[in-house]
Amino acid sequence: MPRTEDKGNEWPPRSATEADIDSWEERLEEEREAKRVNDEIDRLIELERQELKKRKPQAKLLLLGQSEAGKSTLLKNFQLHFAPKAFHAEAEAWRAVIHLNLVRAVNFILESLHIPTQAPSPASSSVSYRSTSSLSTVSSGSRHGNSDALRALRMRLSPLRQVELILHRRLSVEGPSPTSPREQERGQPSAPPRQPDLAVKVRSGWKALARIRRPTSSTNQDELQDTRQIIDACADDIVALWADESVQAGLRERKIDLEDHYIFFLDNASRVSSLRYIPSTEDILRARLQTIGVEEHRLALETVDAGSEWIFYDVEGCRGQRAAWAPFFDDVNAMIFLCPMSNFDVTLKEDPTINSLLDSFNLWKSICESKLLADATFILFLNKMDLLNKKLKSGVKFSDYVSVYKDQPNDAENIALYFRRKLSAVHKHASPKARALHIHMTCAIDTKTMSTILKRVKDVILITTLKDTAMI
Ligand SMILES: Nc1nc2c(ncn2[C@@H]2O[C@H](COP(=O)(O)OP(=O)(O)OP(=O)(O)O)[C@@H](O)[C@H]2O)c(=O)[nH]1
Ligand SMILES: [Mg+2]
Repeated sequence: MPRTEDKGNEWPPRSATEADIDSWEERLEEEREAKRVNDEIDRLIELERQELKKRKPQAKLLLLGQSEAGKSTLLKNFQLHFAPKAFHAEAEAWRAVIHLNLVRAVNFILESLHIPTQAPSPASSSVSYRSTSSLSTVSSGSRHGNSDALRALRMRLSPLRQVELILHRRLSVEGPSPTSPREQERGQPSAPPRQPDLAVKVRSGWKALARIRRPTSSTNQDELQDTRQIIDACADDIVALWADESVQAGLRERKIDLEDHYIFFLDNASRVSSLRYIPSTEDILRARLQTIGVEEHRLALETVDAGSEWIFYDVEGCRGQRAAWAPFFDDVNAMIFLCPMSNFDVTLKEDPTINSLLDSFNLWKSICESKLLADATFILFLNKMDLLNKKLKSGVKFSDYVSVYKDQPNDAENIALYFRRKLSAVHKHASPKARALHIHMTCAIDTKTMSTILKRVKDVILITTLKDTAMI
């Protein structure tokens, strides 16, 4: 080893032995090796960082709002617009849900109107028909005219009770079980019907359960095929029941307002009941399936930014379930809130003492105030614009239910503007300045308007996610 002399410092020192020099060299070599390993680790970390940057970010989105606000319908829209192949691939699974929506509505009508299955004896008929209108059979108009025809109709539609039970079981439906067929067969007037909670409730994973796999080998799959054949055989009678004047009058007499989606499937009963039926996009968007708990849905984008994944958390909107939402507030990029504007004149199904609109406003306020969502972007959908319009056109006055709206025009655009101002003021008051708010007026079953709106929402989600990724 050559000696170096620098300002009197000599290296290695003259006193160093050969052994010392060897050990120093060994140490130097070890240090060089350690540095080489460290550099390699740094290089790999940097490579990974670059790779992460290149990889499409994953967005986490939370759907919130009261029950029936349209959260799951909005999720279907996201799927339709950004993962259409996956959306259409699920059409067959939706058929069972749509059939359950239809038969549930039919069975409810038959049950509510107390159409006996057997001709009443003179004595029992006098008791039945002399009762008050809420307990009389169908409507007063049917007493003399077509009650025999309705009775025959009911007899022919009775297999739909069994179909409802099978579809319930098939989809692992939770919630109130349908009235037993034996009770139905007795055909006796029971207590006056409550405005029902007809919502179809299923557990997650139902889509796999609802598919018919061919060739059909198990009893379950044959069973599902049987239900389709029964519904097909009942098609004309379902159409006749729904078209019957006395049935319509009976529903009006009992103040039974079937929900929009049930009316839609009854109006389309002939098409929906056909053995060749494949659900259309609108059918799928209209199908009502109540969410249970909090469901996670992963959307692999196909049309834009292919390869990215959006994870949606779709919650059950009932009041009793809202405490379960909080753990999902943390760590989401955007919170999407749906406020159904048409619900101003109704109360909550789960608590008839609470006005639905007030509940939505209060829910929005508490979400805006949530510290757990401090970093999330807020996207607000003022939904059910079409139903708001329809209601106002039927003569219902918004100001009768919202007194501060007095003396203002009873039209949907103006009322939507009121919602917009009111909800953004709540947000502004409750929310830190940094939290962004994007507002859209929507009709979640209108694919054309949703397409335009979702294009804008997609940009918001991408920007939000990229910003959050950059912060990491
Ligand atoms: N006419 C009309 N119907 C809508 C609209 N949005 C949703 N719906 C219907 O309203 C019903 C309820 O919608 P969902 O999406 O199931 O409601 P949700 O908020 O997920 O309700 P939960 O799961 O109970 O919390 C469905 O039958 C939808 O088709 C809308 O803008 N207009
Ligand atoms: Mg839902």
